[in-house]
Amino acid sequence: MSFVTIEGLSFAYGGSRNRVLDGFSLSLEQGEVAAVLGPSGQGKSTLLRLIAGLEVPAEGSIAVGGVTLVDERTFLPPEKRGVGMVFQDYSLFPHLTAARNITFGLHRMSPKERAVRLGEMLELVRLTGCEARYPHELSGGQQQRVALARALAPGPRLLLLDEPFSSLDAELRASIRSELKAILAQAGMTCLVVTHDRADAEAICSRVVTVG
Ligand SMILES: Nc1ncnc2c1ncn2[C@@H]1O[C@H](COP(=O)(O)OP(=O)(O)OP(=O)(O)O)[C@@H](O)[C@H]1O
Repeated sequence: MSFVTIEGLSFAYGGSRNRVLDGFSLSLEQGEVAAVLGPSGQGKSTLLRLIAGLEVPAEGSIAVGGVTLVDERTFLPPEKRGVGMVFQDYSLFPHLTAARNITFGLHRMSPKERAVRLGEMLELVRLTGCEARYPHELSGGQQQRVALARALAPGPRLLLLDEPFSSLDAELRASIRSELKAILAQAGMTCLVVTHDRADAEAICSRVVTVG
């Protein structure tokens, strides 16, 4: 069995008869980084929201690492899924420093464990020394890496990235693609990356799947 198994996933928004996803299936091996490619409005973000537990599918199932997240009998809430997500706009807390943003979800750790984890994450995303800065004091690429560190800090089993380059200018994109690829490989993360840009998909992912 694959590490991530999505089978027959269907979904329509609030009472609409038009299905955004209709019988979508996908398998991922552990450590695999795959892109979900497709034009605007085809349901890429919706797929991530279903995996994260922010929407409930009409049909189908999702399992990660042998644990069923959702099927006809089960619905694990988002915080119990072990799924990290980085949104298009990064959704950093503007009033918190980089360090506080990164450690935000680590309330179950002791202060000492939290400090160790923060150090590891800063090193992984190469932001050591920037921990006291607020989001507006960081470049777009640095903000993205803070968002990545925040999603990775609790040790998710699966990471979801929604349009990771949409807020970056073209020049930054090229260097950040390879940086992101290296960070994901170093963390050994299984990752699903939503994008509408085939070049982005091919630069960081070993596999491309399409929706729609
Ligand atoms: N909260 C919502 N309520 C109703 N319809 C929605 C909602 N969110 C998205 N949709 C619709 O569902 C469809 C799929 O949207 P989704 O955001 O998943 O597409 P996408 O492929 O990620 O698009 P994009 O590349 O533009 O982000 C679209 O037709 C969209 O208008």
